[in-house]
Amino acid sequence: QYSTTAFLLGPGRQHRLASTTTASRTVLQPLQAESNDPWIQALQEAQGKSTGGLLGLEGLEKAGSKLRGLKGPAGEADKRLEQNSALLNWLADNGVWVYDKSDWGQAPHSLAVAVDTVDEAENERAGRGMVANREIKEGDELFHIPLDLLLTKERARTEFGHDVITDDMSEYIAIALLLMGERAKGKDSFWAPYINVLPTLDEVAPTWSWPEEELSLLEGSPVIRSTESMARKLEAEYAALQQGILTKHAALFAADAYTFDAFRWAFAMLFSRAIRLASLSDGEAIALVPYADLLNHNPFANAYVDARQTGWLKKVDEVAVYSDRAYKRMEQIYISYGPKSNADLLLLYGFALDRNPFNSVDITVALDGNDPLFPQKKAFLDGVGQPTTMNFPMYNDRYPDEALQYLRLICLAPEDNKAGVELDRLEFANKISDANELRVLSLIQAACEAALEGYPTTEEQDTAVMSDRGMFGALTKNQRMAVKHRRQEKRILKRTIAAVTKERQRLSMPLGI
Ligand SMILES: C[S@@+](CC[C@H](N)C(=O)[O-])C[C@H]1O[C@@H](n2cnc3c(N)ncnc32)[C@H](O)[C@@H]1O
Repeated sequence: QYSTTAFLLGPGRQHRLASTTTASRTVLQPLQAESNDPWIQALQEAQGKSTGGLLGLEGLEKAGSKLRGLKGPAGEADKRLEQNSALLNWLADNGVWVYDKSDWGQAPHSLAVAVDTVDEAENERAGRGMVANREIKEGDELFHIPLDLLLTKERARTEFGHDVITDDMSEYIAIALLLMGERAKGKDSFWAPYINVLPTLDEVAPTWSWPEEELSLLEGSPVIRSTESMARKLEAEYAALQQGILTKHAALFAADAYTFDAFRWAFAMLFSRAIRLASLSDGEAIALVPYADLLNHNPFANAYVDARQTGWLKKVDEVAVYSDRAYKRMEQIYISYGPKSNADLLLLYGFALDRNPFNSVDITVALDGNDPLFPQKKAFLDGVGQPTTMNFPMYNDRYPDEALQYLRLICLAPEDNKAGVELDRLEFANKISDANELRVLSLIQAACEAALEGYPTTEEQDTAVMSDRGMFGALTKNQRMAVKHRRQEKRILKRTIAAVTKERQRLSMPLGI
């Protein structure tokens, strides 16, 4: 099947030829019932009427338990399977190796698209996801995607022209315009099979889309502030578009395709699935990467999505994903969306995790206007380009060094600097004096206590809601996320208070004891 030329063109090119020369619409194989493994049997039941032997996996549960039957009306499950099928056929037609068989220089594709997954550790549904359909070794290439499948600012420019997609337009706005336009084209869009698997705004449910009643469950959390600011920013950006290019180029932008609702949906897609490709040969770019964006997040995963260059005679960029560890068949494959706090996850992706090593709560600290050293401190802060009020994240097991440095300055008293040394000659990276350090610790404690008082419920009350499985299960997903999130924030604040209390005691002890 392969000409020598194809072979000489190198692996990237070869793969593309492979998929176009061998593409047939139904080559994706179902998992074989080679055993009485209940997972495999349930999987086959779940495949239902799926066309082309594509996989429709219902969520992953604890090892050994069966796959759950597809939820919801049967029609809905079939529809999602058909959408998966159409997506995979589209990928195959466009040069992505999604075949469950090997070929010259090409290992069989090792993934299946699950129509609905469950985050096992959190017991929450996570929408579509990717599952290993064979054993995967650490470092295996999971798939690679040609750049011409991506939605980027560059593609928006091809669609709308340089006059509309100007150099100074943000990549997010450009891709949002492209996405809204392609969605409005329906089945005539090149990306239709991709757009059909994208969730709705309510399915993603970033906090900026929550109704007021649900948002009120987050009272006390700093995420309310970022949510409100995001909602305002989206409104302002849309208003600016309306007054600008949507009106100026009304012939290009049909009013019913570029509504505020469509804009909010497009931004929910961008925030929750766009990827910053850092290693493109022309510099970095933001992109929606079909297929790669079906991978769910696990903060403990080390895999990520990026571009790479292939080809021998001519270098070609493509997006590739490798496994970060070995996976057993039927395990869900995760990537990391980055070291994100629950507040960020809620704001951008619509979920919060109980087990999140990157979780943090921002506390606010400010220079006191009545501080006798206010003028010097303010001048110093101005000089280093820092404001007189700052937010710092408190983590489960640490607070950042920057917070300590800032607070050592804020808490500096005249007696800490009897020699009257210029502030810019003081070394804030190190303890200035025990007394200063004690004031710093007290300030952190006070800020955490004030933050805790801002929540209308206690951690114990939140735990009681979560432990009552009936009550917790009866809440909406957003409500459950809100309770989970505020409880974790309170836990961090309490742990921080405990840690600074211990440190204060240590510092107050006379030497030698
Ligand atoms: C890049 S997409 C991943 C594919 C997505 N599940 C889908 O159905 O298209 C990101 C979205 O997936 C969901 N998601 C990803 N990881 C999750 C997790 N660990 N728990 C809950 N939801 C998750 C969230 O809705 C998030 O906004």
